Amino acid sequence: MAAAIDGVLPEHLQELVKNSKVLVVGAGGIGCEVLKNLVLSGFVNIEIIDLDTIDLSNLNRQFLFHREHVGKSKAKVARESALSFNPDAKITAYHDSVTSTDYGVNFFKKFDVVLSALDNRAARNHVNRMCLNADVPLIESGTSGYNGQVELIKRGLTQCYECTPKAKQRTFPGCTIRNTPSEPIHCIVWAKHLFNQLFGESVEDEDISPDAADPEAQEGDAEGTEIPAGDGAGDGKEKSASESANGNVVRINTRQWAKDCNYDASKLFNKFFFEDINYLLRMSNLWKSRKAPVPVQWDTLLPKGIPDGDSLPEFARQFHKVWSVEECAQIFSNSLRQLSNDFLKLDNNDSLVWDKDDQAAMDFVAACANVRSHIFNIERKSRFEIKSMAGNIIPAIATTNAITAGISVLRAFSVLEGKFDQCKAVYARLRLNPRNQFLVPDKFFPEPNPNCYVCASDPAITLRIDTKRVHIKEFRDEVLIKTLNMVNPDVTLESTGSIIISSEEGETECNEQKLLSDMNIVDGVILKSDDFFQNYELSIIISHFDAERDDPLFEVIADKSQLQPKEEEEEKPEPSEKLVSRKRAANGNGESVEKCDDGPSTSKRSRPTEIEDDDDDDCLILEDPEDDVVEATDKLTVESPPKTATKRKPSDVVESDEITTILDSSDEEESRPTKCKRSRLEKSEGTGSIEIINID
Ligand SMILES: Nc1ncnc2c1ncn2[C@@H]1O[C@H](COP(=O)(O)OP(=O)(O)OP(=O)(O)O)[C@@H](O)[C@H]1O
Ligand SMILES: [Zn+2]
Repeated sequence: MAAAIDGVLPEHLQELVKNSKVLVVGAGGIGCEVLKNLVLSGFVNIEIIDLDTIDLSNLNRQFLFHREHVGKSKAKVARESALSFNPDAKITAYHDSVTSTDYGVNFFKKFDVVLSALDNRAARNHVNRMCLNADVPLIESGTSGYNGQVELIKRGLTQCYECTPKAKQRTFPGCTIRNTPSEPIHCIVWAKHLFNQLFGESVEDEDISPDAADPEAQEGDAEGTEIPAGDGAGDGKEKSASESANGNVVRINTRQWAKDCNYDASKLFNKFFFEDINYLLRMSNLWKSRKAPVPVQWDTLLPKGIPDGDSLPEFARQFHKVWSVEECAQIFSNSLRQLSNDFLKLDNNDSLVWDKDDQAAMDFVAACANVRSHIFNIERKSRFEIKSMAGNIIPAIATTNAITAGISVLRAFSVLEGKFDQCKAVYARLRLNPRNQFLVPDKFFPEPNPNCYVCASDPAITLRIDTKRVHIKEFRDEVLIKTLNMVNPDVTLESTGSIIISSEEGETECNEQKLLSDMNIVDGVILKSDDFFQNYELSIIISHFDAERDDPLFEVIADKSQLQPKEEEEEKPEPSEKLVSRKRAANGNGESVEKCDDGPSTSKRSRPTEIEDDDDDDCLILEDPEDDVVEATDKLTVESPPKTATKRKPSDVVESDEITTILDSSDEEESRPTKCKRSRLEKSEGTGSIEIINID
């Protein structure tokens, strides 16, 4: 406990540290380092929360964990390991999600400072709200590869985490994924969707079947090739016609069909890689200006079948090798067997969750993505490369985590001393600036956003929404919970006070399937939404629009002046205040995926695919204003943040305190300015060559 030794910290700080109570949220890469630093600095009252268990791939950088801890609670093991540095510390560990209602505002009020070390936006948003409500200073941190950042969030003094809009996730149109992939990532997304369709939580938007409603396939088809919507791929029109003749089309979903086939690798393989591709070929328009796909058939590929035996072939563990298509077919068969066994052991409504660290799940996606790439004449990738793309991995660098955690704890010292002016955001950079600095603090605290829908005094948003197509349930789940990050919202009509959504079970279920317009939620109506748990109230001003095919069904707009007539909207650049939009089905009626009796359907309307954002380190470092801001390292979840985003200038103030001094950049470094703003990390130079150092 170095810092408890007199003279290491000033006496008054030593006392403050000893008597304070701190919460660490997240016991991953940064969280472990933060906990270790806190204990070694003399903090004795610490609580730590993490919902996860230790994975083998964490061990290369989460040094409180060792091989024997794999599978155990991160928070609990972190506690045990940290106690070995100071057995007298009082560390309470929670193996739980910080968003659980057990950790309300009163829980947060216990702490003098909260240090968050999370990896996703939803949890960060939630902790932000709890700390604002409890009026506890929050030290928010994040890393991505060689970039890191730490910032203080304090009610009334700084911006909150939600003051600035976050970059949108990178989306791919549904037809690109289902019909016309042109990059490895399109095939990887498709393969992940296939996994979900067979074994995971089934999402309608993620249907992998060819999309007969693709406008490009329909328009101006001189040959007049008819693509029967809803036809089973590969079984052709005959089958469909005979079914139509007796008017008794039996439709089943892909999952059921695969189960009925007993997960026969050859049948599934032929379905996805031969019959469906042949079906796509019949959409001749698609192939007028692109190279047509070449279907592959199981028997042609593996005339001798799969070698007997359960053991994996040697190449299956060669993660850097680019497997041949034949090898992919073998891996497909092996992983399919493993996954179907696991799936069939589950209870009826349970499903598997895709995880990049699950061998069979990763093998399945790598094999399927590569076979599809081969079919579409796209470069195949090694399992290792596919894992990094599919898992949205940004290379995690232990030293960046350590530096970031170090700064977090230095900031905690300043907070305890009440020296908030010394807590401006700090950015760790990949390259030294001209003054040989790679830790660059902000010059000032950016003003809280007066339109912030979280920390403004009377938060309000305008919600542009198709009230004739969005149901109350979708409004609650997609808008209030997923987009606005509420946990358990209540909603009333402002004018009448009538309850639309109640957080009490059983009170408003009868409304769920109604359209907003059925409940008189139409243009101009104001809704009052309230999350008791987050102590958060929000006015929602409804602005109705008729969504066209492939339009997002809703859009949250922080500033009403952003609403423009349709024609103008097309001209103007993406406004920064458009916070989030989720694309939804054109028909939006929530119908389940329908299939023909001996093969899944081939016809789905085109929908965009949003790459999951499950591990999003929300950091952004903007480079020169002239530079295009590009997406996070090799992470696939974000688009360029809007150019209109506020940029901050680097500070030229050298902070005075000995302990917390982080030498600053200066304005003289015009050649390499560091204009910073929270949100996402840019693509760093050189990161393309970074090895992902996760242990497989
Ligand atoms: N809602 C939440 N409540 C509590 N802990 C959370 C919550 N969301 C995320 N976390 C934790 O935050 C930590 C973030 O750490 P980190 O970014 O190093 O992720 P990781 O899962 O350990 O690593 P990787 O994603 O690279 O495999 C994780 O341990 C994760 O379990
Ligand atoms: Zn705010």
